Amino acid sequence: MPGIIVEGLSKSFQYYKKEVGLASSLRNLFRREMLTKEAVKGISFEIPEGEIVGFLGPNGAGKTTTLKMLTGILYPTSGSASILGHVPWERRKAFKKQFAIVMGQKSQLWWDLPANESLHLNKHIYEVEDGQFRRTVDELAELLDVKELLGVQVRRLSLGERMKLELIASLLHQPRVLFLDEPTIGLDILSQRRIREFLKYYNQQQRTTIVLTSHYMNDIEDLCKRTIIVNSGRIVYDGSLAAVNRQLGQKKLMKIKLGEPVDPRRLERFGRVRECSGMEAVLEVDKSDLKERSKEMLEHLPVLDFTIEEISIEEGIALLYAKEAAS
Ligand SMILES: Nc1ncnc2c1ncn2[C@@H]1O[C@H](COP(=O)(O)OP(=O)(O)OP(=O)(O)O)[C@@H](O)[C@H]1O
Repeated sequence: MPGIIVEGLSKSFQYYKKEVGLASSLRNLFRREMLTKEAVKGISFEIPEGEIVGFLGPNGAGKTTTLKMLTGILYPTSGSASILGHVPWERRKAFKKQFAIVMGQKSQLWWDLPANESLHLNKHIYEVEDGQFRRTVDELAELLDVKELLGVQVRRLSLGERMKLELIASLLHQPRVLFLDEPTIGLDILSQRRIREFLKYYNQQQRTTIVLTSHYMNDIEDLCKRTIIVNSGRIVYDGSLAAVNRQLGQKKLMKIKLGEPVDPRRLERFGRVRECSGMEAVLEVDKSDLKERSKEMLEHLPVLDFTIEEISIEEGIALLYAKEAAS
């Protein structure tokens, strides 16, 4: 049975145009221009219970707006959504007990109090009975290795420690659907890995449906078999990450520093020339040709230095999007 059903969901924001300068501000007092931003444009998908789905997309693609609609924080402009049979924006108590949202950029813990206090507050809000509260806190604090930190004022915790406690606070009532908006943002690699391991374990144990947005490809690769990619408010891809990886992995970027200016035409035989400005150039090279091309380039060009880089997620997504649009 699908845990989440979304059909034709859209959200437009209306706001007034703000102009710079005193004269424009005064003019705005009398005549304000209304603008509309279509953040989400009729997206549809279904997620079966227990699945972990990655929600990927460049900045401003509409990920957070979608999550906000699915958790009832925002009303949609049109379309429908059902989370375990509930309409999120009706904000019924029964729905609130079924889901949780964790935002990496926003804290639900009281800053000046120890996390323990916030956990007790959530216990009351979600009407969690004493036994379940104790068992859940003990188990999760042990798993996340934060037992000693429950009594520490939240403002004194590191970002990674705080995120672990945020997760405990959001899982106290054992939600069946968990929305995570950039849960690992700003964390070091080790902390990111700990959070991912925890989420994987928790999903296997509890069969909680998880929708995760992240800019870190590792998060998505490690946790999600299925990825929904949004771009400019539309779904441009829904499927396994393997295809995205193939798209990203086939090519590499070669960034070259030259000892003297070179005609871009001389670079073309080594790969597709993306940029060439005086003494620097960026070439797109097939992964399979990389070794050969590097060797030839060092032999035939006045290369001072070069680096080989992966194509960024954003770009991979854009490439994929261009392919989808063309097919
Ligand atoms: N309250 C608002 N009023 C006007 N425009 C908004 C509002 N909230 C979001 N937007 C716009 O809607 C678009 C989608 O924003 P959203 O936050 O959903 O993107 P996102 O995919 O989560 O991006 P990011 O990865 O940067 O967090 C953006 O262009 C944003 O500026």
